[in-house]
Amino acid sequence: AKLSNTTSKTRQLSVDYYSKSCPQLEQLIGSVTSQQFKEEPVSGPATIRLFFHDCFVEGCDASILISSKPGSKMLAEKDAEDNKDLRVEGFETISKAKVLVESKCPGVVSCADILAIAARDYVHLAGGPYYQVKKGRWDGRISMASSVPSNIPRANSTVDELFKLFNSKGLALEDLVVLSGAHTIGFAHCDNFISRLYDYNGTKQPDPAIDPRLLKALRMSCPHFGGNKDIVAPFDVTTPFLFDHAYYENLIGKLGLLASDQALFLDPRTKPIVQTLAKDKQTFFQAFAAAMDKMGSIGVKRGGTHGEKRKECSSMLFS
Ligand code: HEM
Ligand SMILES: [Ca+2]
Ligand SMILES: [Ca+2]
Repeated sequence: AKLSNTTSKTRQLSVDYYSKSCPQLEQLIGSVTSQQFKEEPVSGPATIRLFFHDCFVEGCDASILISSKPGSKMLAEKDAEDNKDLRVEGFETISKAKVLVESKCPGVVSCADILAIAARDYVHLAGGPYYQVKKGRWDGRISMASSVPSNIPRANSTVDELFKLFNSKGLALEDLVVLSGAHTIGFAHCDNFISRLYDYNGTKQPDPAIDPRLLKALRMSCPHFGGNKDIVAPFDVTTPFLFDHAYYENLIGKLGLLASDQALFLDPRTKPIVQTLAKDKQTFFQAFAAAMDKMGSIGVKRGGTHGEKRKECSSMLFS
């Protein structure tokens, strides 16, 4: 019942939702994202990941942007362990865009819609597809760190686990493979893949599914013990700043960074999808745009019963 409910609400999102109330919305957000992209290119991967982590917990409702109340024991989503590596540049992008949007269209536009539009902008700015974003999401009134672990995938999740999670959000196996293609840009900290380098599944051996040259390079950046916790490695060793389909070619060549990336080529159910996407950039771009639209519709709230339009994205209206 819950899923069909979500689907019917999905249909109510529309591309022209703000065409009367804030016709210049996309240009306003675009001026912020293009400026940020010039000054801090990591704002791109940061914001795309932020959108994913928002949609998977309580739906696409900007619950990820809420700050924990000082002194309160109840932490908000952003302070959950699984969200500690979300870069500030993503949060900064949304708060800057919100300030500009509020100055021109006060009280009309949700933070959840701004996040969806900004993520699209960065996909495009990094060389990926441009697609229309449907709007009409309201901001949520619930943000609890305790809801995060069961809803966010891990670097060592199996394809089975990933599929179950994505499926519970109304996403198919193909969406899992296509959306993972976002790892064509951005970086990961050593602790997310270090066990693959030295002690894969308790074997005291590296993961056999890593190319030996990549293994050597990653071991240099990430020593077994006592390494710098801030070191990151690119997801896509060939084009880490370009949004292209090289991610899939890399998986075929054993150049995946996380176990969860490489698993998509090892599992017989997802391998053919990887092969198809590796062949042709346009196929990937079309599929990615469609999958982002689907992800952007997860658990969408409409109207003031469950939602609000925040004045500031980091705090609820009445709390
Ligand atoms: C399929 C399961 C997924 C897993 C297990 C996963 C896991 C991770 C991990 C562990 C990181 C590195 C965080 C860090 O060390 O700082 C990361 C980064 C990233 N993820 Fe994913 N992710 C998944 C799916 C997705 C999806 C669906 C998207 C978006 C559509 C996405 C977008 C990104 C981006 C852009 C980064 C780079 C962030 C940056 O450089 O700041 N991921 N992911
Ligand atoms: Ca959310
Ligand atoms: Ca790339």
